[in-house]
Amino acid sequence: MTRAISLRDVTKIYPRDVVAVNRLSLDIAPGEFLVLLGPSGCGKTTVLRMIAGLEDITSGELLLDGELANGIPPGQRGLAMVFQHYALYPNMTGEQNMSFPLKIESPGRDTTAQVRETARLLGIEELLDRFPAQLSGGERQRVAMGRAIVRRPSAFLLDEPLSNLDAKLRTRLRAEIATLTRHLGVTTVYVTHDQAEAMSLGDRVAVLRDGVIQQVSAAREVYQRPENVFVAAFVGTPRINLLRATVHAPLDGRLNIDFGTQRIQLPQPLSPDHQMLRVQMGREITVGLRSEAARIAGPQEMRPTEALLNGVVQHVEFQGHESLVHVSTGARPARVEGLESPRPPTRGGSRAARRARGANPLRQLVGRVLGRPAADQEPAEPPAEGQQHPGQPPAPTAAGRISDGLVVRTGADVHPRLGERVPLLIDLDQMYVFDEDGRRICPAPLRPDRARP
Ligand SMILES: Nc1ncnc2c1ncn2[C@@H]1O[C@H](COP(=O)(O)OP(=O)(O)OP(=O)(O)O)[C@@H](O)[C@H]1O
Repeated sequence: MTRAISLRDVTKIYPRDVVAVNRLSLDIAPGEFLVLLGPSGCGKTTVLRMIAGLEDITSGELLLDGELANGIPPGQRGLAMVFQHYALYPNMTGEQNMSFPLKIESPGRDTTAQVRETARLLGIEELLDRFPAQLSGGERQRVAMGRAIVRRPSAFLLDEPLSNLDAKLRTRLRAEIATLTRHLGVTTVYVTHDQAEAMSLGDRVAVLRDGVIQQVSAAREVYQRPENVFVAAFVGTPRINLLRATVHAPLDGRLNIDFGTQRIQLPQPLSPDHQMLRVQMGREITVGLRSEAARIAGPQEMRPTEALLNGVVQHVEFQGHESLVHVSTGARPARVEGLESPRPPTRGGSRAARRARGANPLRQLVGRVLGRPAADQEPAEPPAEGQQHPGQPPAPTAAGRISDGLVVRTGADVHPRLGERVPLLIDLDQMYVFDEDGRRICPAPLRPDRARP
């Protein structure tokens, strides 16, 4: 059995007026794999706990298969939740841990066959006799999954189940989870703050910010058609380049986008999307360029849909199969609020905030080298990624990159020198423009016929 889960206008307010979830509406179809994605503290776990019945809903409705479920006790919802921490009973073997929920349901029942069948499905038969202390992290999480699915729940609620595992194991286990839940055909809600994980897992991804849904779409759509600047910035590695600019539309000249020190002219006749920019004339906009939207090449190679900028090579990240070249263009980077939680910490704050507060020797070292305060001494409002304090060297980005300009993806065979001035060809078909409120205006919204391949 699998079920539909709907949230209608759901709000959760914790004590001290912490609004964790704000008028959230979401319909999850039976058998769907939906990922809840967002920065730390945006309310993902709260949504999951409200679905599970572990947290009261302040206002709004939760429907399970169309039936109002706000008041149904957790044990009667037929849902299984798997947490980041494995939460296995240390004094029970794998088999005993897995059979525990069945024994609670019907004491005295012989659970051997059901547990063995579930273990076979997960490939963990040989772990059944071991105690949690005799299992690796990945094995423990498999047993925890086994315990969740042994009852054949009608939906899985997974709260960052892989975040305690190393990168390699995470990749393998997430493929296993995707295969397993599809095989079982069970509705799955999967919480993560890892956008790469979200992109690779879900049928659909719901992006959350400060308790408010920003976009719910297929992963590809979230990447290619971000509805606002927050989604554009949160999804994608390396992070999208966001530059502040203004639109100029002289009566006797061509529409152009002014980055302060450089301009790009838009090709004539204007495309329907670029025509939309006329209404922004004189206003500040944010231009979004993913690293694949620009290439290092001279004007002689320019295609009709490209425009020319130039800049100075600041830094090159060699990645084996490609390089990421950081090019300073003189444009001002745009700041995006809330990429990491700006909320005042309560309950010890969010997990990432708690992690960040712990002394991190690497960040402290970076801080010392760059003459900036270490993470645990940072001011309350650190500059956003790509932003720089005046007169200071480029700030390290969340991924540890150093950049105040455009990050451009190149083939590994391109070897620009540090300090070299290079021409950049900007693919205008891959250029996003966001208005002052951060809404995407270009490519124009609601034009699915123009989706990129
Ligand atoms: N029991 C609680 N009492 C008060 N505030 C809470 C409680 N639980 C969560 N919060 C607050 O609600 C907000 C959302 O928390 P939640 O744990 O849902 O976020 P999250 O997106 O899952 O974060 P993380 O990825 O760090 O776990 C945060 O500001 C958090 O501090």
